[in-house]
Amino acid sequence: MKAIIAPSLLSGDFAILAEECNRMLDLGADYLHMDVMDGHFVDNLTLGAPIIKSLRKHTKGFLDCHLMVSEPEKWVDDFVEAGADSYCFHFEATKDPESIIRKLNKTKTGAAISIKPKTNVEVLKPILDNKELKLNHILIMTVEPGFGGQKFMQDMMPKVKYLRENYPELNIQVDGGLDEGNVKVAAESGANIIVAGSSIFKSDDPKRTISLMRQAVNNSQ
Ligand SMILES: O=C(CO)[C@H](O)[C@H](O)COP(=O)(O)O
Repeated sequence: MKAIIAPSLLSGDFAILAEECNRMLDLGADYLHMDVMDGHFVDNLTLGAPIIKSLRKHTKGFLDCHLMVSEPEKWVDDFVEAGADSYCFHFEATKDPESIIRKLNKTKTGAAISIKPKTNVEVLKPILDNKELKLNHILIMTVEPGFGGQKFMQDMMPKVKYLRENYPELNIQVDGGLDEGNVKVAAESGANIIVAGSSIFKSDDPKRTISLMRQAVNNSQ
């Protein structure tokens, strides 16, 4: 699977978000990971559709939005209109994940689903086995969602392995605590989309960090 490195803008400077996005693209990023938090599904508040809509005008990068919001179905239309490339919502946040995917699949916007650390990966099986539902990726959280700078949970790797073994063509994203060291275990478990905030933004050489993450995914295949 193609290596996709996705800096999390949560660690960037929100006052110059567009510049931060374009800086990351210049450094080699494939996706721009935008963390949308509503202060309800998670205990933190970040940004919403109006900011994504403004940002869209200032970057050509792939906007990969991670919706950490309750009842994402309420926001899908606004977010589609905002113009990001893919929206990832949480399985735990909605009673009807399939209808959100169907709605997104009627647009040009990618759909994705995430699960929190305590959620069993097999809950995703009916969705993944339904050939009518198109997914850009599955996101396995490797920290409790809400904040950057937490410790990578290596015990999430069996979920990644399960997905890679059962769905060889699936893009598998991991997010939370990823750095130059632990990216190897994530990649060897089968992850090919690496989200990293602190380790890229705080790196002395972010270009090198992105490149090492890409190498780890490429070397694992
Ligand atoms: O979704 C997130 C938090 O909920 C962030 O994307 C994630 O934590 C990335 O930050 P870091 O690499 O610093 O852990």
